[in-house]
Amino acid sequence: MAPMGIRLSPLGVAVFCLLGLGVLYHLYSGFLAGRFSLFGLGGEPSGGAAGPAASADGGTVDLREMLAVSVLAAVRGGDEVRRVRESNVLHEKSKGKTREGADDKMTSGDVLSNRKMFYLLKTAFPNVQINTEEHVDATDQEVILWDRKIPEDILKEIATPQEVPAESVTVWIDPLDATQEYTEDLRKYVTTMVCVAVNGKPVLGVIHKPFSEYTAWAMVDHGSNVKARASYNEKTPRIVVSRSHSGMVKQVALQTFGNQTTIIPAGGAGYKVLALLDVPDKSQEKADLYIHVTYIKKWDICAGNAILKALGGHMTTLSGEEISYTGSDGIEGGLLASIRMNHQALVRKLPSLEKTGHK
Ligand SMILES: Nc1ncnc2c1ncn2[C@@H]1O[C@H](COP(=O)(O)O)[C@@H](OP(=O)(O)O)[C@H]1O
Ligand SMILES: [Mg+2]
Repeated sequence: MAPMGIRLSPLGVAVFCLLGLGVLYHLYSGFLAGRFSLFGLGGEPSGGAAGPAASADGGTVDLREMLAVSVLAAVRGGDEVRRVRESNVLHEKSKGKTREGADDKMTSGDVLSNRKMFYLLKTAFPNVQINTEEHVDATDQEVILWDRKIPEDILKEIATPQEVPAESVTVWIDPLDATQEYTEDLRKYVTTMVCVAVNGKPVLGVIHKPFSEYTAWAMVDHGSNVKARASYNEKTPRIVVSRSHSGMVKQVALQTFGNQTTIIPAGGAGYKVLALLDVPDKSQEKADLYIHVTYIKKWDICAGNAILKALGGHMTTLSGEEISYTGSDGIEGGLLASIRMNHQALVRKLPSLEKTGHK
C-alpha cells in the first residue's frame, strides 16, 4: 500500500518506467546524432552554403592537401556526371528561373556528383566552410575517405605543406558546370570544379572535363599543371561568351572591339576559362577573352579565377573590381577574364553595365 492510501498497480509502474526510458532514449540519441553531424561531418548540410563556418579553434589546413583532395573530388564527381549521361536517365528538373527567365536546371548528374564531391572534401576537412551549388541531403550522407596520397605532379610543383587557418578558408564546389548543355548532350562544355579561397581570395582552382578526362589545376604563387598560350590577340580578340545566359554580351563585345571581332558562344564558365589557356584537349576551342554580362554565381567562376590568377591572368567584374569569394553566392557586375593582356586597359574600353541595361 502506498502512502495516502493510493494503490500502485505493478503494470502501471512498468508502463510508466518504459515510457520514461523511451523519452530518455529519444533525447539522448537525438543529442548524439547532432554531435555526430556537427563534429563528424561538419554540420547539417543545407542547400547553398553547407556546413558551419570553421570554428575559431578549427586549427590549420594544408592547402597542398586541399589541392590533392580537390583534384580527387573533381574527378570522382566527374565519374558520376559521365555515368549518368551515359545511362541517358538524367531526371532533368528545373530549380526555378534565373533573373533573365531561363530555366535553372538540375539533373541526377548534378546531384550525385555533388554528393561525392561534398562528402569527400567535408570528410577530409571537417572544419572548413564549403559552399556548393546543389542541396546536400543530410539523410544521405556518405563518408568517403581520402587515402592521404598527394599526386606526384602536385608534389613536384609544391615541395612543402602550405598551412593556413581553417577558419580563413572557403571552398566552392560546382558539381556540374554547363548543366544546360549537359541536358542537350553537348558534352565538351561540361566540367566539375573546386576552388579554395583564403580570406576571400581565390588561391587554388581545379577544372575537370569528365568526358575527355582532362584536369587543370593551379595554386597561386606555387604552381600549376596548365599554362597560358604563347600569344593572344588584344586588338581584335576572339571572345568566348555564354550560349545560354548571354544577355547583351554580343552587342557589348562588338561595340567595344569592332565588327571584326569573332564571338564564340560556348557553355560553362569552366570551359570558357580553359579556352584562354594552353589546353591539349582537342574538343577545346580557343579564345583571347571571356566576357559575361548577366548575374553569375561564385561556384561557377572561383576555380577559373584562381587558375587565371596563378598563371598571371585576371578575372574581375566588368568595371575591374576583384571578386571576393566569401559571403553572398552571386556576382552582379559581370565578368572580364584575360591573360597576358593589359586588363585595366580592357576595363577602360568596356561600357559600364548600366549602359548595357544589366544594372
Ligand atoms: N544569369 C545567370 N543566372 C544564374 N546563373 C547563371 C547566369 N549566367 C550564367 N549562370 C551559370 O553560370 C554557369 C555558366 O553559364 P554559361 O554556360 O551560360 O556561360 C552555368 O552554371 P551551371 O551549369 O553550373 O548551372 C550557369 O547556370
Ligand atoms: Mg556552374
